[in-house]
Amino acid sequence: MNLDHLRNEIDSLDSEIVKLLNKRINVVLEIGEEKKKAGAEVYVPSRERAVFEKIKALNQGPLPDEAAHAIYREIMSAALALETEMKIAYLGPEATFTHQAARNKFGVSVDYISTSTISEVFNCVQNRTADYGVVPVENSTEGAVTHTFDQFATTPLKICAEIYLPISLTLLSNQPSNEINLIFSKQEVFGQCRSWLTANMPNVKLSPVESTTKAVQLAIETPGAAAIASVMASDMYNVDVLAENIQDMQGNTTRFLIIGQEYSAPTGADKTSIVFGVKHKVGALYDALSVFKADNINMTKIESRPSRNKAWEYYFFVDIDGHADDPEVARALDELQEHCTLMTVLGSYPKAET
Ligand SMILES: O=C(O)C(=O)C[C@]1(C(=O)O)C=C[C@@H](O)C=C1
Repeated sequence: MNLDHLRNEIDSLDSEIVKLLNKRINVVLEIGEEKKKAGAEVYVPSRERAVFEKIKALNQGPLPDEAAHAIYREIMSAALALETEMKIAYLGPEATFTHQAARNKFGVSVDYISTSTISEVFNCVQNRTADYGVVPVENSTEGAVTHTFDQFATTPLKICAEIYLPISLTLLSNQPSNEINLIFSKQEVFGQCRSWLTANMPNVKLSPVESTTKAVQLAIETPGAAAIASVMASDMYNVDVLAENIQDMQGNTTRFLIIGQEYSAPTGADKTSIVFGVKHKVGALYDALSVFKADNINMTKIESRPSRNKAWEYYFFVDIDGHADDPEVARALDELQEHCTLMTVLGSYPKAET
């Protein structure tokens, strides 16, 4: 029978694939040994970027590029877990959007540590309970995650990668829509679907809680309650979806940062994040930022936060295109230093696709 013949062909291809995967893993283990000797980092975002790009270039289809990417994400996740007992701390609990971002970045083979606050993620990485941490930094609808910026003002840790995750919000409950009089979610999430809530749930009480997962747990145990969370939470907690894609802006996206002990190596398409303070005098910020124009460096973001040292003193968080080791960026950062009361490079890392 033709079907049997085709399945035999698949069986023999699978046996080749598994052999090749293990051959690859054996090379990875050798790389792991070399890195151990050199005291080098196991997770190498710049190399992962190169692997993903090479696979995309090699892939002639019909396998879709997204599928090839997902398969290689898991191949490299297994590699990371075999090279070391890799632990990733994230702002939890399980099924939060940060958990999803962490899984997209590191795959399913590594170990995850769920924390209840952003500062705990930083602490885990600083005291080396975790190798890397994942924190949200900015949402395209609601703006900055200020707790994360405030941690960066004082941490010795470095940003070593970034990830953009499309945020699709879902109304979840095991009770029918017309019986819902209370919705739990994160304050920022309510902000991301304000118009939908006004139009569809005008008289419902909104109750902010610390995470979307906590919101789902409360919705399950509270009569007349629903939660706004991710679809992943609906699967994980077995709650029905009452409405999907309720965010006001399609294209609602959150940017997450991966924090570790080291910068990433240059890839040719990088971003550098810095924090600085300037003297309280006329034109100080203008003078500081003009170094980027002078060196033809594109600035992709600026955020200001109270310094928390002195009232009405601010720190500026700036992202620029390029790597701190690129000569023009290095020159601009040297020049910037001269205008600042404080200046720290928070990290240089491969620029992610938005
Ligand atoms: O090239 C390395 O440094 C590896 O450890 C191998 C590998 C891979 O599987 O290709 C695994 C993990 C790293 O983050 C990057 C690449």
